[in-house]
Amino acid sequence: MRRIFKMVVPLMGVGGMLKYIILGILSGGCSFFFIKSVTKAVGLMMSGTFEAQRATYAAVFAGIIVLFVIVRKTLAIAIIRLSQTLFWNLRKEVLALILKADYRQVADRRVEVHAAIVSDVNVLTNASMSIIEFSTAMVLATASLIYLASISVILFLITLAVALSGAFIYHYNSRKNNQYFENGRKLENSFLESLNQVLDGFKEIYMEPARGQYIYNEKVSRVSKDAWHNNTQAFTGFLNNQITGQVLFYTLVSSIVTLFCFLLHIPTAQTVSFIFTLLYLLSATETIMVLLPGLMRARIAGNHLMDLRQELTSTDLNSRMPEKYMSREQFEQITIADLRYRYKAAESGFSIGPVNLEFRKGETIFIYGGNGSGKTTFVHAVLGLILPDTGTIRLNDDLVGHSNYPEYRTLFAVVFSDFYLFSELCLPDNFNEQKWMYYLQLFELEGKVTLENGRLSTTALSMGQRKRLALIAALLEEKPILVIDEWAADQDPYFRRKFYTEIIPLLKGEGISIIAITHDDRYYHCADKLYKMDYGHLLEEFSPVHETRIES
Ligand SMILES: Nc1ncnc2c1ncn2[C@@H]1O[C@H](COP(=O)(O)OP(=O)(O)OP(=O)(O)O)[C@@H](O)[C@H]1O
Repeated sequence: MRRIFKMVVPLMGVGGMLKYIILGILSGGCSFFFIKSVTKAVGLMMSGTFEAQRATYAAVFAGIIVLFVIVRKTLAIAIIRLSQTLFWNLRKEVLALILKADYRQVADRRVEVHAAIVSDVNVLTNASMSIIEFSTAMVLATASLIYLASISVILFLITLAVALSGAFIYHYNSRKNNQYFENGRKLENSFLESLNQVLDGFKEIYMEPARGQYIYNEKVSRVSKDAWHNNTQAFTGFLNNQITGQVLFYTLVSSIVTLFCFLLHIPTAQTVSFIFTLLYLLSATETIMVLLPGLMRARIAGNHLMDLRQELTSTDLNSRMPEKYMSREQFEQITIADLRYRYKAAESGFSIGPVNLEFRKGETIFIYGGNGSGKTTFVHAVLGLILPDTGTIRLNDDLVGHSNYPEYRTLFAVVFSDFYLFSELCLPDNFNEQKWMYYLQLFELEGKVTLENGRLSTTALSMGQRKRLALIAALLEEKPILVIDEWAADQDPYFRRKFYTEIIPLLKGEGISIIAITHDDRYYHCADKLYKMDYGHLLEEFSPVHETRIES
């Protein structure tokens, strides 16, 4: 619970929190004074002295009701606002954390992030809505207990003993119930993983329904069965607790009525007041019991959110906004020395390095190599997406390290092989429309797409066209270095030729340095330097003079 408070308090501030606590106490206090007044009135009726105080009591009841309405309404509105603030702030916070997190931290946690936003935030928000009822019931229960002590100490001690045994049974059982909820929450991740598979691979499933059937039968059905079992067990456990509590209370009330008040010679008026208050205590306890499962789930959801927050911020690699951008003129060279990177043991264990490379301004280098030889991994390390285990990267004369990675990454405009085409372009301040028109013509996309206020009119194009558009978007960023990963793989032979033989020289003319991963051996001669990635080792093939091949 402490972790949830840590999450909620900053949203409300300590002052806000105090206000809610006071309002909660007032709300519980109103209920308690109402009970106390009714009990007293009944006592007076029994002693035949109520008539004289009827008007006073009417005024007291009216006062309590008015106060109750004001307090409850204020508290309800405050809680509705709080839960909405909690809901949106938590969602925003998860997104903000992702935007700041290290690349690998997020790449490895897609499902957890999804579960946090669609499940944990909702569970927490729903639980926060029940805070009023819970706190009111807690105040009422505590006040009723104190009042019971003032009516009869001995009956109070008996009640306390019963309440404590109930609390002990509850505590004993709830560990098991919470474990069931915890299992249910873990299964939520598996469910979302299947959901993502179905949505991402829907085309393939549509073509081969057996694939969908497999996911449904073997994964979704199994997960839903397990989750059903775990959640049902947990709720049943809480229900059993609730029934046990009720049975204890009913037994207590019956024992007081039929046994203790006679054995202990307690006056009838006191017994009546005691039982009245006890019944209110029972209703407060029931409310607490009903709300507890939701609060327990909220605790688990809160823990998951806190864990995710911790994981996303656990390294000092987390990002910040770059403070400055390097221009094409300022970029001189990148020098990579003895760079090594190994995917961690739990993954493939594949490693690259030691890699040495000097990449100078205006150069175009091509990297080729067999599938899985490490080209993309190496380029990711050059881009600063993954950080080398050992070795150095220097930009001009400066060592690239944790302190300047955000600035370093801004050197590159990238079209990944699994690129994502954003409909909003990231345009520099000096963006000029002519440039867009020029590239549109160069990449033969006129009439296909327009740009309005930095937004593309459409991204619904063919794969080859989308790749051309992604490259235009990258070029418009005006970065010193363009990095492309198998960009031409989806282009037709005509455009592939145009790309290597016309467009690349034009881009070089604009002062753009280029790193390209490519399998197009017909055009290797278009590079200034050609490298082969061979099982994690980068070998230079020719430099700088090379043969010229003509496409047959
Ligand atoms: N996210 C990852 N986690 C663990 N291992 C990975 C990961 N990505 C790649 N690998 C491993 O690294 C090796 C190199 O992958 P990489 O993507 O760099 O190859 P590539 O040369 O770009 O291949 P391709 O030409 O097929 O794109 C792979 O054989 C794989 O075993």
